[in-house]
Amino acid sequence: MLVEQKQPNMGRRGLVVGNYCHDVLIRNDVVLGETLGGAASFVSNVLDGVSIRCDLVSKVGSDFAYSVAHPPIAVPTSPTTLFHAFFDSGSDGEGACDRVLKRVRFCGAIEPSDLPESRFNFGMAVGVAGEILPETLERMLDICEVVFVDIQALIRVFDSSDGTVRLVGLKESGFFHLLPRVGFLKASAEEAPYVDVEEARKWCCVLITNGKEGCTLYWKDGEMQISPFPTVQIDPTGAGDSFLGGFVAGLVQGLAVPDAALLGNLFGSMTVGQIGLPKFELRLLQRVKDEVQRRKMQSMSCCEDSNDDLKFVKPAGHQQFHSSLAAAKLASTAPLQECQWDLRNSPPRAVEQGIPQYTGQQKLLLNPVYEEPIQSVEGTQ
Ligand SMILES: Nc1ncnc2c1ncn2[C@@H]1O[C@H](COP(=O)(O)OP(=O)(O)OP(=O)(O)O)[C@@H](O)[C@H]1O
Ligand SMILES: O[C@H]1[C@H](O)[C@@H](O)[C@H](O)[C@@H](O)[C@H]1O
Repeated sequence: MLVEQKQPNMGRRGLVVGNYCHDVLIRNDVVLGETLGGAASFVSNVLDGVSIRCDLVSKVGSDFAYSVAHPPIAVPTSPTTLFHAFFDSGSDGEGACDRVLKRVRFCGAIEPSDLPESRFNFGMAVGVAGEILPETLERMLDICEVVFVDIQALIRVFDSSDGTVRLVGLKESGFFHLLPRVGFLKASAEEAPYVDVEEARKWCCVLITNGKEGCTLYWKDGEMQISPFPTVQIDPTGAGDSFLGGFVAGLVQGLAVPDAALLGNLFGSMTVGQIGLPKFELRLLQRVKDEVQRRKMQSMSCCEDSNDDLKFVKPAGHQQFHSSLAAAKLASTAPLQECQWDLRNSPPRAVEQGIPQYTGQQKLLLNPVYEEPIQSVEGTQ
């Protein structure tokens, strides 16, 4: 049976599920930095930024190195999940390549009993290291009206000797039977072949993100390309997570799906312009909130006759909304985050792992992608 594919009328109470982790960024065998990671941290960073309240369920070990707005469950007997992300250059002839991820430590699964008893307007299943179990997702589907799933939570498997991340098809993942109850499924272009988009779109809305190209929405009887926001890419980590945070924030605030996807693209683009977890300037966030409110009022006044069906036509004024968000981003006074990192004070966890640590001053450009209009990285220092 096909689910009704409706524009969700979402309330504001959300549940985000996925472990925080430690990320070690490595280029050409040298550690460039260590940051707070995990999709839950990127997602909640966006939701907090636009003042959408959420409960967050995440597990870490007693070695967890960061202070966070949403305290995790501390597991005294486990280490915090740790990823090494390898950005070795040159694989595509232009200096850019996909990163190779290794799960070096794993904190453990989030069980259904770790979730709150209460009910939520929306849920986000955003695991990174296999911590979300089928029964955990099932429980989320029971207690949340709409559930957004990042496919990386479902299809990652980890090499038993060195933790290298591999992907398996959604059908083999143990989660496929839950698809008809999922509201939105997000995958990157790299993950898309493991989803079977043609099958998945019969059951839920599928969002495929494609880096600097923006994203595409697939619904049972339509698809739509959503424009990106040109950016100088410094570090691709967390772009997809921030995209999902922005998309959900748009829907929660009453935007139509294509407009919410623009907000996703905006937050994705702002994330790749910074290293690790992005800092959003307060003035920029306020302007984005104002633009969203304006857009919502405009859509309400021009679409009074619309029913709730998700329409695969861009709502009137969509392009103008893109321009307004782009202008808000450009007007931000925040400089591109410092690309020259003095990492001499970085924590020693990577050294423990036997990887030489970066000690000099050198530009940090992880998997860089240059786009026009180019703001010279030199010029930002
Ligand atoms: N270089 C870029 N320029 C502009 N926007 C970008 C760029 N890279 C990513 N984005 C935005 O962020 C979104 C998500 O990016 P991407 O498709 O790379 O996700 P991802 O591979 O899931 O990322 P990650 O796994 O690192 O979180 C894109 O759909 C786009 O809107
Ligand atoms: O912090 C990052 C980020 O959340 C990425 O989206 C995820 O793919 C990585 O595994 C994680 O280490």
